Amino acid sequence: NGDSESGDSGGGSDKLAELQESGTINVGFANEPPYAYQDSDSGELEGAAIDIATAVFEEMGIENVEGHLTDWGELIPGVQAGQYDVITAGMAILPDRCENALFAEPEMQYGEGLVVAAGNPHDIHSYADIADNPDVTVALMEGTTQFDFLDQEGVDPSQIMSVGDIPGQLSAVQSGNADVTAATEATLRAAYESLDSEDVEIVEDFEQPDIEGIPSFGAAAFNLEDEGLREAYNEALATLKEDGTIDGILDDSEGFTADNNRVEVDGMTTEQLCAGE
Ligand SMILES: CC1=N[C@H](C(=O)O)[C@@H](O)CN1
Repeated sequence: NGDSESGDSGGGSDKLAELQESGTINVGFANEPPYAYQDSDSGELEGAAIDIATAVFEEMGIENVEGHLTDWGELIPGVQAGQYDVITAGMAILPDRCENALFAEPEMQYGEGLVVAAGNPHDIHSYADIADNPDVTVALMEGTTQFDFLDQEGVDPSQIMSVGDIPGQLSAVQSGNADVTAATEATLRAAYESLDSEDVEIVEDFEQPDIEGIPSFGAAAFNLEDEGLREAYNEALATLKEDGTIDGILDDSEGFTADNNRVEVDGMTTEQLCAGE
């Protein structure tokens, strides 16, 4: 609808002024290393999406980042309801999400992965292998891109078990309630390492599916009314892309490699991604 596009830039600017005045930005995230999480020992907000947002807001004159932990599936409803100002979770820009949140420009790109029981008893190496075996159950985190990806690959909805968070995905496989779990590769590597269990393994020869939405492009996402705030964020983000700050953050972040997480490589824009191009 045209209203939020054209009519609210004034409101967005007021919001920016308010935030600069208060010096605090409230960010919504789901616990998902290495994108955004709260360190269990220090209580600090960590992760590439948090670090990028922190640098961008600092560039905008907002120094204090306050985290609001929520389930992944509640992130967009939460920003719509005004529970926080922005989602900083490395959320993929998708056409249907663009109708419910205002995405800034891409900050990172990422691909997919799978975790199975040790020894890979069902011989699963791709999404297609899940579709080909109706006895296989796959655990997914509520609200994630993986529902759409598996659907595109022909996985039957009856094979899918929905869980609320990443630890739930791995424990579903560990306990045998699910045969496999799908998430971003970086997510699964981090979760696998922290689980430190011999019951499960990463599918090392997983092939990235050649379907719409892969690779994913992750970005900060604002309330639909905060157009001015998003524009200010994009401007500051562009400055930090140009001066190498964003590259430096991704280089320093565990789980992101120079090869596969450079948005400049593809030059995709949010406008294109929201239009499904
Ligand atoms: C960083 C991340 N991206 C995907 C998504 O955007 O739905 C999901 O895999 C959840 N986590």
